[in-house]
Amino acid sequence: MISFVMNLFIVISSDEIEIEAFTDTDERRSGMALEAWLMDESNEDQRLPHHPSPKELLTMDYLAELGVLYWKLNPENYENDSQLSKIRDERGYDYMDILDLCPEKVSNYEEKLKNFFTEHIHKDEEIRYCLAGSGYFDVRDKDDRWIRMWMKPGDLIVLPAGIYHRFTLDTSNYIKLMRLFVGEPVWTPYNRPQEEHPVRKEYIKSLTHKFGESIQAH
Ligand SMILES: CSCCC(=O)C(=O)O
Ligand SMILES: [Fe+2]
Ligand code: NI
Repeated sequence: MISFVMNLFIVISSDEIEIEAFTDTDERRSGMALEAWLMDESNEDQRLPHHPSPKELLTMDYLAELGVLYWKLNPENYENDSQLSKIRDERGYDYMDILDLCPEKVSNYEEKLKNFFTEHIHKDEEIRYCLAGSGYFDVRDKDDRWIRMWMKPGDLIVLPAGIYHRFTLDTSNYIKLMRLFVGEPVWTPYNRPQEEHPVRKEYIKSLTHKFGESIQAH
């Protein structure tokens, strides 16, 4: 049964308090949402969660405002999944490969992990679908704070071109990711700072215009 009971949810960050309303049927309560939070500022191991205290999760709307897209799919069924096919068709993701991130299967494993955790942008979307294991994708929000997204099996995210981001394994030390792309893949990272990069400028413009307008129109 669908319930429309409203709850108040308080998101506390370092310099402001935002109060958001959500319903009992909110996706995060049924385990259908991605867990995401504002990272604390500590210099501890990157593979630790870096939850601020108290632990508060961000909404999918918060991520959507940054241009981050999210789907929850069935990872058991990725070879024959009509939902995945539909997303790929609609968004033109004709390229696909699978990255099994373990030292035995990846050349220059340590170096790759180090590069993944170096803040960067791309000229294109970064599309990742977690099939097994888990890990953290961090993106910068509008106030340049790190948002940590915990990817688990079934989580598919699209990071828009031009968003600053990085990736790290968590303490499980293993993730299997599907990588999708439109056409021939280009994985080139452009490390921060990239304020003059046209793709970065375009992204910033989309934040103030496209996403901003849709928020105002809501
Ligand atoms: C392991 S995929 C995530 C790392 C990344 O940002 C990239 O590949 O560009
Ligand atoms: Fe990247
Ligand atoms: Ni609404």
